[in-house]
Order: sequence, then C-alpha cells, then structure tokens
Amino acid sequence: MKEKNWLATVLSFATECKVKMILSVLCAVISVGGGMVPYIGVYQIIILFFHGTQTTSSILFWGGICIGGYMVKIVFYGISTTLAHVSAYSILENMRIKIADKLMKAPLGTVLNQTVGKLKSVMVDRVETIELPLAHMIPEGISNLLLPLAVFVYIILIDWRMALAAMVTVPIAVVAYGIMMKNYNQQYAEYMESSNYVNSVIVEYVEGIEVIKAFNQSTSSYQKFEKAVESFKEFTMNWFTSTWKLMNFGGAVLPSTLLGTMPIGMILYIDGSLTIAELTMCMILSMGIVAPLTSFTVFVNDLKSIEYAVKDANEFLHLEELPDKHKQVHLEQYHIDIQHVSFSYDTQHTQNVEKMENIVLSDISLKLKQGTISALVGPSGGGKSTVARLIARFWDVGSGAIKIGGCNIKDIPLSQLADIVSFVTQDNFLFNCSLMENIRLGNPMASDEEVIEAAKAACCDEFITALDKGYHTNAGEAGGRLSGGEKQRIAIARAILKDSPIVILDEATAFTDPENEDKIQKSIAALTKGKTLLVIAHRLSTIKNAHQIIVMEKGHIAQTGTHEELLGECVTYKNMWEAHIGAKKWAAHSVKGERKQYV
Ligand SMILES: Nc1ncnc2c1ncn2[C@@H]1O[C@H](COP(=O)(O)OP(=O)(O)OP(=O)(O)O)[C@@H](O)[C@H]1O
Repeated sequence: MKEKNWLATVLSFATECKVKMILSVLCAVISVGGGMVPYIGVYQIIILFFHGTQTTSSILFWGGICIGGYMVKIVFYGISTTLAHVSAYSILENMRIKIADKLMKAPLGTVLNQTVGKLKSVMVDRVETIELPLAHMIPEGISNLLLPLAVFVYIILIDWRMALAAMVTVPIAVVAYGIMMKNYNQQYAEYMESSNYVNSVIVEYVEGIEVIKAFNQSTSSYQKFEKAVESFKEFTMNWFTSTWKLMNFGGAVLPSTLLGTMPIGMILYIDGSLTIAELTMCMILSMGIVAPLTSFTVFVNDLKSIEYAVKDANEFLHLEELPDKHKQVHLEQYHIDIQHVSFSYDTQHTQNVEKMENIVLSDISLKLKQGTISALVGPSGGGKSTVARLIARFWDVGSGAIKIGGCNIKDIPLSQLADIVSFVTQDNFLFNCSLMENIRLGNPMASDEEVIEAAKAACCDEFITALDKGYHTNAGEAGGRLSGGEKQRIAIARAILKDSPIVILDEATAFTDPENEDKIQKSIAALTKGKTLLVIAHRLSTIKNAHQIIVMEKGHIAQTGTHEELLGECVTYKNMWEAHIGAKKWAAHSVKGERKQYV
C-alpha cells in the first residue's frame, strides 16, 4: 500500500474536527483583518495632522477605530487559537486510538516483537510533538503570512515603488537562509537518527538496570549512556554553530526595511511624487512587514518535526492486520488438528514452502484429542513455542492449516478464539489494579466469590489473604513482594476463571521451585481438568504421564508416543530424560519430600 504523505495522514485524523479547523482558519483571517485596522486608523490620523485638520473628535474617532480593530484581532486570534488547540488534541487522540487499535488487530507476535521503549516513544512522545506546531500553525502561521501580505498590498496602494523598496532586504536574507538550509533535510534526518539513538540507549539503560547491577556493568553501561548523550549534544552544537552566523545575519537584515524605504522614500518625496504623510506611513508599515515573516521560518522546523513524527507513527498505523471473521462459529468439539503446517517468521506471507526463508516449522502434522494431555518437548529452538503460538493465532501459519473442532482457526473470529484458548506463559503480567481485578480479567462477569474460588483452586488464597489489603491489594504495590511462582499462580487463577476448553501452558512451570512446585502442580491440575491441554515443558517429570509426548527437533517432529514408548524408541527423548533425572537427583539432595506430577 502506498504511504500517504504526512499532511494527508494528519488530515485523515481530522475528519471530526474539520469544522473547527475551518472556523479556526476563518477566525485567524478575521484577526489579521482586525490587525490591519490600526494601521489604517494611524494613517488617517497622520493625514489629519499633516493637513492640519485634526480635531479631538476626529482623533477620538480614528483612535476608537484602531482600538476596535485591535480588539477584533485579539478576540478572533484567541478563538482561532482555542479551536486550533481543540483540533490538535482531537487529532492526537484519534492517532493514538488508531495506533492502539492497530496493535490489537495486528498479529500478536508482531506487536510482541516491538520494544516497549519504541512503542512508548511513538505513542506518547512522537505523537505529542505534533500538538504544539499543529495548534499554533493555523492562528500564528496564517497571521504571520497574511498580515505582511496585507500590509504589502496596502503599501502598494499608497505607492508601489515604496512597496518594492520595503522588500529590499528580502533577497539578501533569502540568500543567507538558502545557504543555511542547503543541507537542512539531511541534517534533520541525522538529527532524528541521533535523537532516536540517544532515546534507545536511555530506555535500554533504564529497562536493563537490574541486569546491569547484577552483572556489575554499571561503569561500562553508564559510559555507553554518557557517550550517547555526549555525542547527541555534540551533534546539535555542531549543527547550531554551523548555522548561527547565517541565521543571525538573516534575522538582523530581514527586518531592516528602512534600508530601502528611507532612501527611496526621500528621493520620491523630494521628487514630489510622495507626500510626507505617505512617506511616514510607508516607513511605519514597512517596519511591521517583515518581522512576522521571520517568525514564520520557525514553522519550517515545526513542519519537519510533524513530518518525522507522522513517519514514525505510520510504521504502526500501517501494521498489517490479521484477517478476522465476524460471524461466530458453532463448535461442538475442541480437538486440535495441525495439518502439514510450515512456518517462517521471516517470510510470513509466503504460502509456498519452497520460497520460505529460515523455516522454523516444516510440514508439522499433529492431532490433539479433546480432553487429553499432549506435551511438546525437545531441544531449545526446535519450534515448540512456535506451534503453541500458531494455535493461539499470534501469527498465521505459512502453509497448511490448524483446525479446532474441525474448523480452520482462520474462520473463527479472533475474539471467539481468544475465549476458546487459554495461553499461560512464564511472563505473568499483572496490571496496575487490585489482585481481585487482575484475576477477574479471566472472566469480567465473575463475582467476587467466583474470583476467590478460582484463587483458592490455584493455591493463591493463602498468600493473597496474608497481604494487608488482601484481594484489594494493588498489584503494583504487591508486585514487588510477589514471587515468580506466586505471580504464576495468579495467572493460573485467571485461566481457571476463564474456563476455556483448550489450555496451552508454555513453560508455565518455569518459575517452579521445589517449595512451591507442589502448589503449582495442584493449581495446574485444577485448571486443566477435562480440557484439551498442550504443555511445553523442559522438566520432563511433569509431563511423564501425558497421553502423547511429541519430540520436536529443528522444526520437525522427531517422534510421538507415550513416555515408555519414547524411552525405547527415541534417542533424543531418552537422552533428555536421563539428563533430567540426573538433574533431579542432584536437586533432591537439597530438598526432601515427594513431588507430584500434574499429569
Ligand atoms: N518472534 C520471533 N521472530 C523471529 N524468530 C523467532 C521468533 N521467535 C522464535 N524465533 C525463532 O524460531 C525458532 C524456534 O523458536 P521457538 O521459541 O519456537 O523454539 P522452542 O523449541 O520453543 O525453544 P525454547 O525451548 O528455547 O523455548 C528459533 O530459531 C527462534 O530463534
């Protein structure tokens, strides 16, 4: 899809506030008109004085006109600014909502591949940079452009030669600004690159502070941070010093319109073609003509910052959405059929296996019967998590199909699929609300009693009630005090409450330590009773009794069978089992007591 230019993108978010924007422009124009009135009034007063016909009433009259005009200027400028701000914030709001909406509709995997720092930077900071210029461009931009134009026309009406004389400094300033702006686009691009780099280093430094401290890397990490900040400062200083002479020269010369109007005006006056009133007025007007243009140059920078912010936002605005269906599917069975699935993260749109690059899954076929337990095991990087993610449709399969109850998951609406499948991983995110609400996320309609029931089943009740505010403890406050295993059990309680017919546990027992393993096993048993369960586990003892164990290696299924069958037939599994038992015996020296398996 061809990307829209930045202005079209911004305007596409302005549909709701179009009328306000038009009114803002109109008010800005009226304000400029009002701003012209004092000039006319002053001119009339000058004429009165030079003709010797001034009277108190005529001066008061024109003085009143000047004040009236000025009031119109101020009032309409205020209205224009207010409308422009309202419009700018509405554009910002629409943009953020659209990005959030895209993140919901894009393949989850694509979203998870983005760093939090980048998402935050685009949705909060970059989008915010649009507001200021957008809100000020209409009222100030129009005033700064139209007012000098109107004044220029007014001088032409008095004497066109004086109008040209007022412009004498413009070509000089244009040359100075032209030289200054010669490499502007390239410099701005480098500035943005440098700014993005320093941002990413700062985010990395803050996000990774735990690892930095744990590995005593504070000195080297701080140096990297310091270097990035330093080089950004150097870049901006160099850019500034390379332009400030020309910028100041242009800024000084441009408003010095008297350089032209004074000598030319004198000649014309001596010549008799200009009256003293006209000469005085032209000089006053010419002084006000160029200053607004100077401030207009600031908008060049602002326009660039909008262009870059929109460019960054576009990256998310154009994320490809997962095709979704809206008609609910009636499913009677919840068995899973994986049929000849091949997949590559790098070439997700290719259905032709031969054209796929870096294939992660190659022609995988599997049947997970309803109400049974299947376990995926195998060496790291073999593709186990990828299979699980494809069932939950984090991504779409490359070739082949995944069916639930005989229906291709592409034909099941994403929201229905999310209801059918519970996906529990080791990343157990807790939202910044009470633990009660965190568990209720599994089923927003659940009563407090049902939430507590689920928490009890997941063996959470004991540690939650021990907290000062119990279930009403904020997860943010509690987060620091909860162990990995406790957070895991909260995630399991959520899934219990959700009560979906298919449960996928991806390394969900990774945080299990000998002391709470028993509790986690119990909570998982409660979660998975009678469900179609797929478990990915490195701890083979926990999946020993699964109905089928699938050994995956390098994107292929090496062997499928029960624990006993695989021990006899599959070398990889046998080796893994022996390694696991060895590790377990070693661990058993430190922890006594029997451990249960959840299958
Ligand atoms: N988001 C991703 N983008 C690109 N490649 C990925 C992504 N996630 C995984 N991979 C790659 O896909 C391959 C399979 O990864 P996957 O996580 O499915 O393996 P796994 O068997 O679950 O490994 P582990 O047991 O270590 O979790 C690996 O080579 C991995 O580098």
